[in-house]
Amino acid sequence: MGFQKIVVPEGGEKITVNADNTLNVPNNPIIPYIEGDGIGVDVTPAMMIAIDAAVQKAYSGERKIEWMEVYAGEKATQVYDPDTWLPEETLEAVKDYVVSIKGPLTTPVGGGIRSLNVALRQKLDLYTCLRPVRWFEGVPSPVKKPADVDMVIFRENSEDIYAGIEWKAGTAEADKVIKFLREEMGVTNIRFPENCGIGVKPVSVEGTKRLVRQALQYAVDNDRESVTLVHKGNIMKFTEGSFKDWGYELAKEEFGAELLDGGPWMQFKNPKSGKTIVVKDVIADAMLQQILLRPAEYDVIATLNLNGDYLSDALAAEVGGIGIAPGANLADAVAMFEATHGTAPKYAGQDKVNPGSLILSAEMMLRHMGWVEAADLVLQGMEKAISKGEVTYDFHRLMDDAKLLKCSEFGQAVADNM
Ligand SMILES: NC(=O)C1=CN([C@@H]2O[C@H](COP(=O)(O)OP(=O)(O)OC[C@H]3O[C@@H](n4cnc5c(N)ncnc54)[C@H](OP(=O)(O)O)[C@@H]3O)[C@@H](O)[C@H]2O)C=CC1
Ligand SMILES: O=C(O)CCC(=O)C(=O)O
Ligand SMILES: [Mg+2]
Repeated sequence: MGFQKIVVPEGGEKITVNADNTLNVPNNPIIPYIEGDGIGVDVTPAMMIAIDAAVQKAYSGERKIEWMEVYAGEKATQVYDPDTWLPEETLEAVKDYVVSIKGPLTTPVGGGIRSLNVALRQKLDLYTCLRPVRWFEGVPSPVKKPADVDMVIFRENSEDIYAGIEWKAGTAEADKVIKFLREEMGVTNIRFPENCGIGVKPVSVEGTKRLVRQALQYAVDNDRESVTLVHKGNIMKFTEGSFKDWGYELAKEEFGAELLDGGPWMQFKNPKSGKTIVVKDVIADAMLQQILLRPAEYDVIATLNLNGDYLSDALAAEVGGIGIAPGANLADAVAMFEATHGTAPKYAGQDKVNPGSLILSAEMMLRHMGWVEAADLVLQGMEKAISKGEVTYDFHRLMDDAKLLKCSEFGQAVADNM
């Protein structure tokens, strides 16, 4: 494939996909990466230090990642032209090379471009946002028993109010939608119809079931105890409420789940381990309390886009903050790994922030590629560096007697502690 600006590394090879969506990973895979805006310039190189060291150590030079820079966000406007935020060839490369990783991208509030992060997920139909949240020994936490926090969030990534279907107050479009709702749909409860922004929240049976299927399958494959459907279905009955109903329906249809004590909770036997998996649901606001007071009772979580966004940062705070919260955006074949945090503009370019989030996202990427030995080394390096008190500012400010490291130094400390 000929690219305009992307330089394909010589000597690397493409990851390919089999009919059953398993991967063929060569020893020298080309991995596209988006550096990211803001602190992207800090965390992305630090991530590469740690990951290259883990791969080198695990496979003694037999395997190596060939990093290929692709562009999005502010850097794309410099490399291409001032109006190009998400070049078509970036989307092509991410699709074609199957597995990629990205730093954070800026989204202006209120106006300007819509989220490039959300656009990438939608354009590539990366419908699952997978965010595991667990505690590492030694990490400072505001809760008494952070080791009880061990949850895996499956956040629906393609629907909900994140679809971006909304119109600004006072525009002809907003007025047209409001007129339609009032005159043709019998809507009487738009409180101030004259000057009102309006948004649409699409939630479908297909979108829900493909997400819940992934969550239940993950629970089976990883021998987890429960899957909790998190929703605000008491208020938004036909979107969030239906998400819950369709989730239970899928558990019954595809996993053989049956009502537990008369329902609505369900349960089924894990066909791999024989253990029981409980499928339950919790209303979203109550869930934000539950994760603080009774975290041990929750395991795999399946939820809608906005709930998942809120839950990700709240849960991350319990185990050290978004500085070490990793994630992945997954389609059936294409996977794009990505930190939970944003561009933290006040720290951009200072070599200060915690690269742990992107390093752990890359750890998930290595595991996804089947390079488990290297992934295990990354975890080991991270755990040891933190337990020795070698940490960046975010942990340092909460720890006694820790050694303050720069972002790049933490990447190196992970490498040195493998
Ligand atoms: N997926 C993505 O690319 C995402 C992009 N964004 C975008 O990022 C921009 C900034 O968003 P904002 O709401 O400020 O959220 P950010 O996640 O960028 O930052 C919020 C705070 O979190 C802490 N933090 C974030 N990253 C790190 C890190 N690596 N190490 C240590 N601490 C960290 C800092 O806390 P403290 O001040 O306490 O030190 C920071 O001020 C916006 O444009 C937003 O749209 C937001 C989320 C995800
Ligand atoms: O796209 C953005 O700017 C924010 C996205 C976000 O907060 C997230 O994915 O967690
Ligand atoms: Mg978020």
